[in-house]
Amino acid sequence: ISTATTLAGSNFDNCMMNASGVYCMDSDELLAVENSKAATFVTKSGTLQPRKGNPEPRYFETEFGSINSMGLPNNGVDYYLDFVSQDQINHPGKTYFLSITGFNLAEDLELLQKVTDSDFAGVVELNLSCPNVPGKPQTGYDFETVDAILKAVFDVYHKPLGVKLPPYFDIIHFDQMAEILNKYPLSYVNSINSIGNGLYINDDTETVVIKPKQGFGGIGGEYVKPTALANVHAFYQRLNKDIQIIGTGGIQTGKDIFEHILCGASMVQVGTALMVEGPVIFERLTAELEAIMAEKGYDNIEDFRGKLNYL
Ligand SMILES: CC(C)(C)CCc1c(C(=O)O)[nH]c(=O)[nH]c1=O
Repeated sequence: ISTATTLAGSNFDNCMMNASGVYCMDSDELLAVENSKAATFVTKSGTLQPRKGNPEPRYFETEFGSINSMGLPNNGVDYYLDFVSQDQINHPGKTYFLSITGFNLAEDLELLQKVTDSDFAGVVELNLSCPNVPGKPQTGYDFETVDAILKAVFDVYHKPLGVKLPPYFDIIHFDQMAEILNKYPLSYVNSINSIGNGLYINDDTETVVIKPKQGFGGIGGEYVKPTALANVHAFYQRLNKDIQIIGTGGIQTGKDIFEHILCGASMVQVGTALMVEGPVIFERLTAELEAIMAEKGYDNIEDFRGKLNYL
């Protein structure tokens, strides 16, 4: 039995990695994922300059998941480019993911120029949940801007690149986004980012649990799995087959990974559960997924990927 996968033209020993933002802020965290059973890692979204992010508390674990309004704290894209370029030397032939986000199109292009000028040989993940001009929704919900960004990006960048998408909740939005995405030579789309602007309350103190944005923050964990599976499958149904899918959202067990793959995912990313359990989680997830595959008689993930049945 193998949980190996191929994504963005690279082969991976298995189909699991961290989600950007979790266990990927600095070299210690990235090495912890590297030395775990995860197939690879993605960095925290790097910006042109390092950022401190929002005041704490900015992350809170709830019974069924998490809420966060981190505010994009990161060491800056140069830090991650330096780290991965060195890591590539220590692990020849291994493919890593570098997440980036600009605050406008010019910044996105400047970030990509830095990647082009570096020794980075992996896959770029462009975070489209990034903020947009004030007064407009996040980029992923501004379809014309997504189109303009992808056109400009693929005019200048010609190596493997995928986009991290926020969740969509309307079938017409799946249709409209897929129509845009299908125009570009994307390696993959990664669905979903956290469900934006949720609210979690401490009833004893009658208070929110995170400081930024009056307690509003992105929701992750068990809460988001049905939305994550729907976004993975909706894009699997609509995207041309050379745009692969990374499934992110609500993964806690091998069963959750099995469901993401059944919906069409070629790789999965673990966020909240990795935050809770640490990188050792990848050993448990591997064993659980392999047990399910053995029980069902599947040798590899292609035996069941995307093969969700309808009634
Ligand atoms: C939400 C943004 C700060 C605009 C982007 C970074 C980000 C954050 C964050 O750094 O607050 N949290 C998430 O759950 N997803 C994200 O993509």
